[in-house]
Amino acid sequence: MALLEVNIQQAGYQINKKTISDIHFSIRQGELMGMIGANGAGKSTTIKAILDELPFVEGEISKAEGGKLSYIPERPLYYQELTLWEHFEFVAAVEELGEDALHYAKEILRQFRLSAHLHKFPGNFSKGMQQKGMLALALFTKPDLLIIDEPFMGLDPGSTKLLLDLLEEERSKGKGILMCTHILDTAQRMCDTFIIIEKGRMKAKGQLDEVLKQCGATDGSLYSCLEVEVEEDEE
Ligand SMILES: Nc1ncnc2c1ncn2[C@@H]1O[C@H](COP(=O)(O)OP(=O)(O)OP(=O)(O)O)[C@@H](O)[C@H]1O
Repeated sequence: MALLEVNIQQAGYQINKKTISDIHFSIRQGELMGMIGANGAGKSTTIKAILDELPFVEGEISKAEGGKLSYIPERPLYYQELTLWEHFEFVAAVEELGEDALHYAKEILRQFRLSAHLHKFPGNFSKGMQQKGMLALALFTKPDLLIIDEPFMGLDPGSTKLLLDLLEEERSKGKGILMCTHILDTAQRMCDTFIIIEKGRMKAKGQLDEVLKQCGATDGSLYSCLEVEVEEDEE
């Protein structure tokens, strides 16, 4: 059964003004889908439509009943007045997660090598540490479906490897993952399926060979699925 079913006819930031259109896909248990597209193609807008954060959506987006979704934004968002650990306590309270969850949180934070920073304010962390903190917070709620916008941004090689391993582990537990990324080599290696967005529309979707075929990419690389746009100089 699909964890997420997306059928967007059109959607955007103003009523009746479409930024994206004709985007249809679903994510099943244990599926890692890469969402690929140039800057401004409409990836984040698609995610906003899924998260019900757009004023205008025509179509239908449905989640599996009882399915828990966790979203990790491209830019980390923290409460200024809370330490990292207080963020975990806050989420645990809001989601009614209980004492066991806080043990699990400590384990994730240890894996991410953030244990020494529990009582510091994440707003002062380095970019990579902030990103890892967000990931740890998202995994902590044990979601069925993870939506991640540019997860590798700012991560050092060790943390990138850790994230790849963690995503693999989550996938093997049957989680569905939708990941937006510009790191195409990694996406190509690890994703089960892809959706290519171009100028607000879905250009291709499916497994790598299907997507490459739909894009007419003959060199076997996702890079050729993206149109290179040259911005004209203003006269
Ligand atoms: N809050 C907003 N209000 C109005 N238009 C927006 C808003 N955010 C994005 N857009 C527009 O929507 C279009 C798609 O942008 P979107 O952020 O979805 O692209 P993206 O594929 O996520 O790009 P990137 O790879 O740069 O993150 C762009 O033309 C952008 O200017």
